[in-house]
Amino acid sequence: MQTRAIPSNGLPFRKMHGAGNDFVILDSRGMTPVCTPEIARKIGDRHRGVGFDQLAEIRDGEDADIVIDFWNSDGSRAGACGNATRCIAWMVMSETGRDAISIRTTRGMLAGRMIGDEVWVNMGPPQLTWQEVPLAGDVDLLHLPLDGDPVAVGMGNPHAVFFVEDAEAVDVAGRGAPVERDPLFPEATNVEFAQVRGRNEIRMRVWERGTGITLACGSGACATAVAAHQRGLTDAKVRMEVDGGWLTLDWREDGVWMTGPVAHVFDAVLTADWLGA
Ligand SMILES: N[C@@H](CCC[C@H](N)C(=O)O)C(=O)O
Repeated sequence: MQTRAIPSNGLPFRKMHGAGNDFVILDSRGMTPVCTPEIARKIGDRHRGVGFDQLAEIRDGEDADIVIDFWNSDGSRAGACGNATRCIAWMVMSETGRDAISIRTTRGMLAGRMIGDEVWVNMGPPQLTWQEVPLAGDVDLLHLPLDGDPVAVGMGNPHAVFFVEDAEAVDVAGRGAPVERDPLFPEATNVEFAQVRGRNEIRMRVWERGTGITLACGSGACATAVAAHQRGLTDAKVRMEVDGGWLTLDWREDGVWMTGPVAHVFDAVLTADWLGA
């Protein structure tokens, strides 16, 4: 993708989080995008930069109100980011006074709505074939051939969901990092550890591809709700406690709807000097 140069007066950004999953948002509406893997890594450094779980860059859409591109802090691209999608939907709806918008991501066309203080996003239907996730071969997605018997679900990005007795007791990094890079996942994977508390409640902790442990992962929450329902453990609608708060997931015919809180943390400008422009 063609990118524009960093402006000499710096690069404005917004910091937001959704249930503790934190984002830097670059607004390139009306402009050529600016983000590259190097810029994502530089801003994503929590010691020398700003730090984020994902960077999201907004562009104008031809067939949607906005287009969003997602980046992980290691400079890789993320195919989906549910919590950043909710944050940006809130931002655009607050600007325009509208209570519904359309959003295009590499995941496809998504819809966002305001429900009181919370934002509701349709993350689209889950991907339930090995080619879509993607996996390295034709295996049983409901019982992957890995220790711990995980379920594979695609939400525009790959997820491996492990059901555990006690999510608090899981060594998320110790177990998540090796699964992220397992050869079964040719594009690597996000890894969720889910404890089913009842037909309508799950406790979930996550290891994100390209980022590591985060306080929440929206697409991971969707994938976990789908995996639990497919295994017959929960109803189609569940509340989910993640490390940073609560999300509600509702798997309907037209997709997985996710509701949860968003927070606008601050707006600031990255200096051109620091960015090396
Ligand atoms: N935090 C996100 C998901 C992030 C994407 C992931 N790290 C990937 O590479 O797929 C969310 O809220 O969905």
